[in-house]
Amino acid sequence: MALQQVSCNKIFGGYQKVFSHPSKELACDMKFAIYLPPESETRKVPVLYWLSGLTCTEENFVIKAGAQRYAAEHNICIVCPDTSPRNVNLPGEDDSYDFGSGAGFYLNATQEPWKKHYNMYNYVTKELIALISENFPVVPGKQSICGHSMGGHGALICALKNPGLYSSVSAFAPISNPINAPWGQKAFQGYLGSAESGQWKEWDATELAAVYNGVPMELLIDQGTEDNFYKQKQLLPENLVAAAAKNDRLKCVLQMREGYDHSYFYIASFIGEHIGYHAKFLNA
Ligand SMILES: N[C@@H](CCC(=O)N[C@@H](CSC=O)C(=O)NCC(=O)O)C(=O)O
Repeated sequence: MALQQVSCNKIFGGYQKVFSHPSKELACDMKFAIYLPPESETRKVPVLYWLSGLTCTEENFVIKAGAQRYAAEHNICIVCPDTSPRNVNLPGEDDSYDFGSGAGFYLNATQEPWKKHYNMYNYVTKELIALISENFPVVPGKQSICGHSMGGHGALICALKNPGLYSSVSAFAPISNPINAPWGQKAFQGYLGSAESGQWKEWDATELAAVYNGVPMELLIDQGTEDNFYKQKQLLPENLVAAAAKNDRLKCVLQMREGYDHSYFYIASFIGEHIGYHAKFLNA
């Protein structure tokens, strides 16, 4: 697989790099960012996958979250993919911020014309993991996942649909129950067809938590109280907490953060805690 380095910057003793590559799952070229901590020069390190939210590329997290300091401290590699296929010439792909480009929702589309390219779930859980372990000094199979908003939901469904694949999972302000929220309903209608198709529940974290039957798992959810999208009921974390409470294989911890909004100022305030949390599992 042809990996092309787009950029490389030294930061906190490690390297923040961006690569592009042709993706089989998405049938287009994709970019991802990767932070390689100092110790990755001499040994293999574990990986934290970060999934960003609506409108993001691989760049937002890298330049705004301030994660590299903590990744260097804990010697964890962080991989951040773009949030959708790009430039695939589908009608309407760039028309709105919450569907199409920048809004892949980390699922596998089943509807025309999206299904040829919009397979972010397969990309994140299969192709990217294989690509990273084949090309970088990482411990195969030692990975966790985290994300924000649409990407927080992506992290949750990747973990809930693949028991044991990730050592830990956490989410900042995730869209926790998309089938009951306007963002999710619009995206699922477009990518999966009508609610009556019966496919929506397979891609909804709250529905997946209700039927989860894998190894015991903790879901760490973070939420700002002054997040407008939370107030507008786009996020609905309480629904996920309620579903997980009825499933004795899941423990869902919801951390409310007084006064914080939905932005990267909020993420930057708590990313150190989340990386520390994942490091306990990844470096165990
Ligand atoms: N454009 C919209 C909302 C866009 C927005 O807030 N995007 C968030 C993620 S929201 C859920 O997935 C984001 O991360 N933006 C990028 C950033 O760098 O802040 C609007 O303006 O209302």
